[in-house]
Amino acid sequence: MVTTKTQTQDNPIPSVLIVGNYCHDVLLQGGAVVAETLGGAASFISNVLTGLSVSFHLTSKVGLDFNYPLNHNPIVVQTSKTTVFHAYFDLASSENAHQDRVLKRVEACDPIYPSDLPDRRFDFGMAVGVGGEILPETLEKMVDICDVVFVDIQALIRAFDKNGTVNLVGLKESGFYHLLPRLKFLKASSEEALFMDVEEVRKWCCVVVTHGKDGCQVYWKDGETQIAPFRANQVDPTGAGDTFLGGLVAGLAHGFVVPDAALLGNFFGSLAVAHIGLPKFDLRLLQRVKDEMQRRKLHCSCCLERRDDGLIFTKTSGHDEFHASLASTKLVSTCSIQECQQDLPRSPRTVDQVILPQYNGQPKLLVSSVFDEPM
Ligand SMILES: Nc1ncnc2c1ncn2[C@@H]1O[C@H](COP(=O)(O)OP(=O)(O)O)[C@@H](O)[C@H]1O
Ligand SMILES: O=P([O-])([O-])O[C@@H]1[C@@H](O)[C@H](O)[C@@H](O)[C@H](O)[C@@H]1O
Repeated sequence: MVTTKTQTQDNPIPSVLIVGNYCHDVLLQGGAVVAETLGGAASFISNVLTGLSVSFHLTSKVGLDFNYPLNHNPIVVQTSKTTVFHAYFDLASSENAHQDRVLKRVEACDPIYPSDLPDRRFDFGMAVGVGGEILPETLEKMVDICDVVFVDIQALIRAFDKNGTVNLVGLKESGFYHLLPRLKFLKASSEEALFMDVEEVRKWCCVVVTHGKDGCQVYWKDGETQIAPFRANQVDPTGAGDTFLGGLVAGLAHGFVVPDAALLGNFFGSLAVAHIGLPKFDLRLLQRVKDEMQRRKLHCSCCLERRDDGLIFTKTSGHDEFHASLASTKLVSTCSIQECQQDLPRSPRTVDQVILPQYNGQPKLLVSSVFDEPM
């Protein structure tokens, strides 16, 4: 268990604060809109935490035009529109083979200010902005009120040109660099990792680099480890990194060592890419995952010596078996595309016959029902 200052016997699951705006995502291909979905890292992450019974507080802003009913109500800003991203799946340049889409922010909701954050402490804080809404002073307040802070680098290094096209700036130039020693985890995709010096950053906080279908790599001060992927039938890469982070944090909240939590991240990332937009997880699948997590916890509870901060970075015995057991839970997943479209927008477009490129550049035809492939 990652034991933190505010954790008690009665409340063994850490309290989690998620900070980042919800958004409306519009997926385009060949000049046509192929889907409109709820987006924003906050939505993908809260989807996983809810699925794995980790409760959280969410600070997120939207405008009056926000299109989706949600359990965790965002702050509605009367004078601002909801953040909107257009994702162009056929504009990614051939020189930039690791880029699977070109993103444009076409509306930007208000930033999240320190005063928007709750006046209480949390065990875990997640800074997961998508449209530049997290300010350095907001992250500073997060590290003040949260014991362990996780950051998605996309919240820090995105810059938007006059058309709203997302460009990335070096982490050193981002205005957030001075806060790195106060973070515990920084997550980046392989494309984003090019904008930081992993060797330098890992001296301060754990760096997790995701590699699409190839899983992820975890770097800490004095070691690194590769975490194996799960196979998936990719139809839309949107939200894979966010859903990965949700799985990683849910795993740590449940007391897993870092490699097992990252495995859960890979598992949920592989579920996300098999759906367009926000996946609605099959309840039987979730139950089986929870059962496997319980079994893994029992296996690990007797054999671990934790660091002072409760984190263990090296793989423990049974890690590969945990991978195999998670992979086998996918055998029960039979949800259809229709079931997987949660909270459809008021005027949904058809999602049939959409082709969105895979991370490795191999296009995949979207069929009307999706079955994840077991390993
Ligand atoms: N095609 C895929 N097959 C299996 N797992 C995938 C695939 N694409 C992504 N994932 C999972 O999701 C994680 C995040 O995906 P990645 O593409 O690296 O991030 P991002 O969405 O931020 O670009 C990966 O580390 C992996 O675990
Ligand atoms: O695909 P991913 O990198 O994990 O995360 C995505 C963001 O990059 C994007 O800005 C947002 O519109 C999507 O809803 C999603 O949050």
